[in-house]
Amino acid sequence: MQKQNQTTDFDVIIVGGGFAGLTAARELNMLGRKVLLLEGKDRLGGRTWTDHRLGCDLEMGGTYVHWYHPHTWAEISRYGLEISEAPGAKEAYWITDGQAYSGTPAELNSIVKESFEYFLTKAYEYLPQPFNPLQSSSFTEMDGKSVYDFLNDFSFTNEQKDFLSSLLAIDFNGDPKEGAITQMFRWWAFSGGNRYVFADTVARYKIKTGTKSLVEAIASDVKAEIKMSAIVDSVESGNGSVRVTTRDGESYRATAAIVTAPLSTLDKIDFQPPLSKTKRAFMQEKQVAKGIKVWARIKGKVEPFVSYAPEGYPLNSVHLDNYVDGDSIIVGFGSDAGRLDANDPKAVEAALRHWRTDLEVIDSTGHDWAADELAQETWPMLKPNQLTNYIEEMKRPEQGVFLAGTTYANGWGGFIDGAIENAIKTSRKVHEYLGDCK
Ligand SMILES: Cc1cc2nc3c(=O)[nH]c(=O)nc-3n(C[C@H](O)[C@H](O)[C@H](O)COP(=O)(O)OP(=O)(O)OC[C@H]3O[C@@H](n4cnc5c(N)ncnc54)[C@H](O)[C@@H]3O)c2cc1C
Repeated sequence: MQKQNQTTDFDVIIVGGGFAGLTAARELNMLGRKVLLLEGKDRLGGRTWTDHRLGCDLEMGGTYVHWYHPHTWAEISRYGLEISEAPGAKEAYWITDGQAYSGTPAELNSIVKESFEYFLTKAYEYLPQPFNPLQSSSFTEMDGKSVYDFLNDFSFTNEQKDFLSSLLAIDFNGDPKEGAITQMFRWWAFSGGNRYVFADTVARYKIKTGTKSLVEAIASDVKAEIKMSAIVDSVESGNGSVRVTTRDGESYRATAAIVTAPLSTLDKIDFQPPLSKTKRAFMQEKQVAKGIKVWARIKGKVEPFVSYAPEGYPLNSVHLDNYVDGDSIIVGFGSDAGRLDANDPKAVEAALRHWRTDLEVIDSTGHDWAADELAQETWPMLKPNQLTNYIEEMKRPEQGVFLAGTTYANGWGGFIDGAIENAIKTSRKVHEYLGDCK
């Protein structure tokens, strides 16, 4: 039997309390709307999660920020947060033709320096306005190509091929063969077409007090009612209202709803009437990123290092993040969560042995986002044609039901920035919609 909740008079119900949901709640509050936010977990932040493990605060999910991420940076400025960075690498390890090599970062750089720039150099031609991707017809033509359709037109040395394979496996956090080359074009264009800026935007600067401090800052400006551990099972719309029902049988009614649940989880919510055929096709196809982020505490202080391995290895990159009480904290990324259990220190040590045998793993940890019922993916990376075929349609509301989240951003889709960008835009649209309904 379904319980009927007494408080049904909300303007908007927001499903999900990650960056998109919280930002939308704040914006709509500021516009004078009455908001209810339903979050399925017992914490806010979604795919960002600062947790105390291995003796220090670690980011289980989204971490790196940069002033080239305009929406995130605006929030960092607004709330006066500080930035920190990992120590610069002094050693580099890489794998070519199955063989491990080591040297300085400059040596690795001299081997691979042109490869990345070479194949991304034309990104600007396809994306003259990076935050307006569909404006260019050459971009939409290129959107049909997978990363490897495109890369196969170039000739690279084996070292360059293996290095590119590592970078692509890291960036897609999944199998790059499934990914659209336009995803790389976007990142490249957003980074001003500069390899060093590109690297910094995705892996250098962190919020000193953790992403949780930005989550808390935005949440403190949300005057809405927030219900935690409220997993939404169904969203029914019609006759000018939306009814949202949680797994524990509570129902809430509002004029509109914004669903910010990740793309890969949307098919678990019963939308009535069903969302459009095109939306459902995207929900079924899902996206590429199903990888793993691993943290390990290493005995003793090791020199700051970076390491790269091509697709097929359990970890495609590892670097030193920090020191704690005389030990080293390292972080790594692998493109397939099924290949490595982040919480098994022996397995993590074995994965590191592909590069080096001198690292003793005291403990390791991570969160399997791909197996997490309320995420089922890490940072979304699109497949060929998905941006062109689906993103605009996903933004089109149906009977007061709006979808929002990082996947649908015009700019840094897949990043915290994309979640904030898309939430700001969606909340304005909802505000206009509510105005029309009155
Ligand atoms: C391992 C990893 C590393 C990353 N690294 C970076 C990085 O360095 N920099 C960067 O900018 N970004 C990074 N990202 C991406 C970034 O974290 C996400 O893009 C961003 O947090 C997504 O925000 P969102 O609000 O769109 O979605 P989410 O954060 O996923 O929020 C959706 C919310 O909805 C809730 N939810 C889902 N289903 C339901 C339901 N049925 N009922 C109720 N609630 C529900 C979820 O619990 C969640 O809180 C990373 C992500 C991961 C996983």
